[in-house]
Amino acid sequence: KVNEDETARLIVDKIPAITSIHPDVFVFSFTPRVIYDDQTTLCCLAMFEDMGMINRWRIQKETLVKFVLMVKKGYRDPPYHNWYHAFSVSHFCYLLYKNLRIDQLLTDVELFALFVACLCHDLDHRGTNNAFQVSSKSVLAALYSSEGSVLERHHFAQAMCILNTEGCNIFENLNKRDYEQALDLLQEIILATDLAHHLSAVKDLEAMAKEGYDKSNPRCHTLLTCLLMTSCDLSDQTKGWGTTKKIAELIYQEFFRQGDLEKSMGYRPHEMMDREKAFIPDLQISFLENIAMPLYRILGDLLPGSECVFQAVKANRDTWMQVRETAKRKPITHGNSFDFFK
Ligand SMILES: Cc1nc2ccc(C(=O)N[C@]34C[C@H]5C[C@H](C[C@H](C5)C3)C4)cc2n2c(-c3ccccc3Cl)nnc12
Ligand SMILES: [Mg+2]
Ligand SMILES: [Zn+2]
Repeated sequence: KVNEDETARLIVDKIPAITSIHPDVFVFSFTPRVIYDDQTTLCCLAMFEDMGMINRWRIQKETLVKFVLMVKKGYRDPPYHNWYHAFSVSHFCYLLYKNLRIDQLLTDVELFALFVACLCHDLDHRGTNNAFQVSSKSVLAALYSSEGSVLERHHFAQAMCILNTEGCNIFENLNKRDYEQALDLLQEIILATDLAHHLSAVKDLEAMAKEGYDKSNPRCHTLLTCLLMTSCDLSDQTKGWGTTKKIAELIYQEFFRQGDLEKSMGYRPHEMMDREKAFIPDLQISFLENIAMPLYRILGDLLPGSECVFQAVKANRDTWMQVRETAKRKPITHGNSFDFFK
């Protein structure tokens, strides 16, 4: 049950100006993880308000409060894939709106669906990846493995459960056409958070970046919303080194717990999940060079003014290279990959 008096207070109190939560809340270098947990719900309300979504979609205040609280409660507490991840992903979407005016490239429904997808995209994540669902024969694999993107289908199903909960449907005042489009977009955008799906779209994304965005082409809209969603999902990498380092600690805590589980089940884990084999600087340099940097380079090509985001990711890759040289000279004792985080 969601805490009654927190709900009551959020419903009664006026939504504050977002700068009252933090004066730097709309600069790219701002790290949303500095906002206290009990302020994150209020900040979500302020972001919906500041983007004009409450009026545009005639969302009842009480409905919005209940929706955000249900979403927050819908996250478990693994090291990385928890509410704070969803909140920070959603904040980056807000930054894209405030700084890069993506409302001029996307329709209102696409923008609304994108922000709601950011909040919901990892609902009920267990801290294990798609491959583990299949190898462990999880309930989610039984439900979704024939279609692929097992976790992402579950995250979308959870979002639908919340929207179908009494008093939580923030789409209730949309007309029939917008309502159906919002749900279709929500599914498409959440499924796009499967990195394997993103990797299969990179060629098309690069072609679009080369030819230029054509606002009259529905394919461009689909590619851009998926690109923006993945940009939000990886946005911890666009902040300073302190965030990159902290996030790596959390992600590999999650990965190594999965690797330990796989070993106990008699499987040999992927190197990046094996605490005895993983060399985190190498793995992170590879992730940044092969996945993150190409992604933010395309974003920079498509959205003028976002080059600074790519530069921040590149700077973090460069720092990992320095860390790698230092760590290579000092052998990691008792195979503990976290030594160099000290
Ligand atoms: C910092 C950082 N490092 C990360 C290192 C590795 C991977 C990762 O899944 N790699 C791949 C590598 C190939 C091709 C596909 C499918 C599998 C095989 C596994 C992807 C993700 C990483 N990641 C994420 C992230 C984003 C979306 C979903 C889950 C996560 Cl964890 N967010 N931040 C990070
Ligand atoms: Mg995910
Ligand atoms: Zn995510």
